[in-house]
Amino acid sequence: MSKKTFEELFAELQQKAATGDPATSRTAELVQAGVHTIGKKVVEEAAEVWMAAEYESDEAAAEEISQLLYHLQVMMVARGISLDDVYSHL
Ligand SMILES: N=c1c2ncn([C@@H]3O[C@H](COP(=O)(O)OP(=O)(O)OP(=O)(O)O)[C@@H](O)[C@H]3O)c2ncn1[C@@H]1O[C@H](COP(=O)(O)O)[C@@H](O)[C@H]1O
Repeated sequence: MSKKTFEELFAELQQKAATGDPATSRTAELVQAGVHTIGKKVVEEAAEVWMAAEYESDEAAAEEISQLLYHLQVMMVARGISLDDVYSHL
């Protein structure tokens, strides 16, 4: 199992968006596709979190939550929103 922090993933995604190849990097592909496509993924993953939390195992719910967090970070990168921009609202 790979393990990384929220901050480490965000730094990696910024790098992928800047220099990644959309043919091999999902992040580069999504950022190239744009906010509309990423927004649909955010909504889809949010629904999967809801369903997993109600009906599936802790592990399945955690996996869906990780995918939602990933797509939220991709949205932040696509919009040029930093971690501090978000943390300032927490
Ligand atoms: N953490 C993630 C991550 N979580 C989810 N996903 C993507 O989200 C998908 C899960 O959503 P779905 O089940 O809906 O997948 P799908 O049906 O194939 O998606 P669609 O193409 O149909 O939209 C996965 O198949 C991945 O493509 C992720 N893609 C990448 N990462 C990490 O991001 C980093 C950079 O990855 P790349 O940009 O691909 O190099 C690496 O550390 C990766 O581990």
